[in-house]
Amino acid sequence: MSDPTIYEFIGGGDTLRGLAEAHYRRCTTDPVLRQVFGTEPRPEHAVHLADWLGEVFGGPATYTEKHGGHEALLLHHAGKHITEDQRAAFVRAFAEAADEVGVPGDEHLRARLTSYLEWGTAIAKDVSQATPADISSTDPVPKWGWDEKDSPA
Ligand code: HEM
Repeated sequence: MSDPTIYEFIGGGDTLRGLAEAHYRRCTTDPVLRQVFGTEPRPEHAVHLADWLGEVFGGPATYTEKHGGHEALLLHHAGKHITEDQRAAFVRAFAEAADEVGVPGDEHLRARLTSYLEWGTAIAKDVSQATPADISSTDPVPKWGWDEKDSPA
């Protein structure tokens, strides 16, 4: 049998949904994150975040099929002017959420989650300085595997 994907190892879509909900709760309550997320939760946020993460980590291509793929994700961040403090708080909130919902503590798994979060949030911060009109992408949703070589450049 081949090795499980990160998606399978973490516990599949149910775990990712719980993780996204625990993370998003912090986004609308943490004093730094709510500056950018506001305090009125939008329940679909966690659903879409879980679909994105599932696709990135080797699960079904739901974000591409239902939510507009890579370009749509970039556009969600356009014009948000994310600061370094907010970016770092987002990464921290993700690690806290992972502990809260019981994501396995396996070191390799946690290192791969952190490296994805650092990489992805740097891109989100970068595109957030641009306006929607400046953003276009035909790139597929990135894939994040177990090894450094399984990460986009
Ligand atoms: C790995 C990095 C990230 C991923 C995968 C991600 C994912 C997403 C997704 C899937 C959405 C769309 C939600 C929807 O359709 O309802 C979204 C929207 C948004 N993201 Fe991100 N995001 C990332 C980084 C960040 C960072 C660092 C910030 C700010 C600190 C941020 C702030 C926002 C805001 C303000 C929205 C729009 C409001 C909302 O949907 O509630 N994101 N993000």
